[in-house]
Amino acid sequence: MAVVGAGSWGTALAIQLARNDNDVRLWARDEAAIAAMARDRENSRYLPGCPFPERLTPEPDLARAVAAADDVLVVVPSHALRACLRSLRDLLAESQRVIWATKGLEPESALLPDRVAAEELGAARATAVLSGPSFAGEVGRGMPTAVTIASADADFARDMAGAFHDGVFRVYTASDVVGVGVGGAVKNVLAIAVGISDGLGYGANARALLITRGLSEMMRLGEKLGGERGTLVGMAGLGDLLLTCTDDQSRNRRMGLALAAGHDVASAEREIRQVVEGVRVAREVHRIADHLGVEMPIASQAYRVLHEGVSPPEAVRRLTDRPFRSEKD
Ligand SMILES: NC(=O)C1=CN([C@@H]2O[C@H](COP(=O)(O)OP(=O)(O)OC[C@H]3O[C@@H](n4cnc5c(N)ncnc54)[C@H](OP(=O)(O)O)[C@@H]3O)[C@@H](O)[C@H]2O)C=CC1
Ligand SMILES: O=C(CO)COP(=O)(O)O
Repeated sequence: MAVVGAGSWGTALAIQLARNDNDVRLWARDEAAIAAMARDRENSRYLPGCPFPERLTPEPDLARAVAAADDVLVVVPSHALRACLRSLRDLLAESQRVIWATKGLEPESALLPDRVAAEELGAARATAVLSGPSFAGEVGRGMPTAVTIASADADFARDMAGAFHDGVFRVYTASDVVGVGVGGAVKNVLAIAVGISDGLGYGANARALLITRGLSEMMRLGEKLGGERGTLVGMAGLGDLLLTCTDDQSRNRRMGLALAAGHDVASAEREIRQVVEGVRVAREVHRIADHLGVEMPIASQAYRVLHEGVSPPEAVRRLTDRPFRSEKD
């Protein structure tokens, strides 16, 4: 397996694959970082304290990494996905399949990763997505975790599940690539909203409100785009929403906490030093919800705080100040 992208999540997944007796080449664009990983046998920048298993080889040359692999796992932020797939296109043999663990929407187009992959790799290439409630640090340390791998190609989903699955890292297979993609994208934005509310000290009742009504927003958008309800209340939807909204390991939640404390987006990103997908994705969720006429008030208020300068307390006031309605709507 080749793992393309050696941030925290790419590194954790590479470790899991190698632990599970797969030969893994881990590539990053930063050659000095790859050299340091080869020397230290850990990724001290993105995933410190998680030693590399023997079968994991840091690889500075993308073509060599791909040539040595059966299949390719892409783990870069959503804004880099298209460029990354494009650079892979000419390196891939016909038989090689591509799975990604990216959670987001493409900037400007608001496309889900599967649409970007179809455009860059062609509709005939077998592809899959890995998603679900899974902090990299916990996976890196070998703590119990479950994810979903979805693909229109059932054999590919099963093969990937077999490569990852062991007694601690469980994999559920699925075919609903759209539902899994929407869950992974929207939960980032909702975690920022919950971080804001918690940071303002609004308490447990407000948190439960935001998560539950946030799930309704995720489901409305997911179903509109063709995803299935069952997926959205499964690991890659509700599961990841709960994880990301409630634990401070989440960079998106921490962004919300920082905004509530009066920091601006740029300074909070500098402090976090890793990708905070929800910042860009909020703009795309807002754009697509608006375009499709899907009501997503919580995600919209997160967008307004992030990109339109609305203050966190004012955003919460706008949410709570809405008229009563049927819970089914
Ligand atoms: N961390 C986690 O717990 C989880 C993350 N994810 C998802 O995985 C994806 C990757 O996030 P994560 O690993 O956490 O991010 P990190 O911030 O930990 O690392 C980002 C990585 O992406 C690389 N990168 C950034 N831009 C590009 C580019 N243009 N081309 C190639 N590589 C690039 C960075 O390289 P450089 O250092 O050179 O900038 C770095 O290696 C995101 O979509 C995230 O939502 C999903 C589940 C869990
Ligand atoms: O996707 C994740 C866990 O499933 C990681 O969440 P954050 O990107 O908010 O850290």
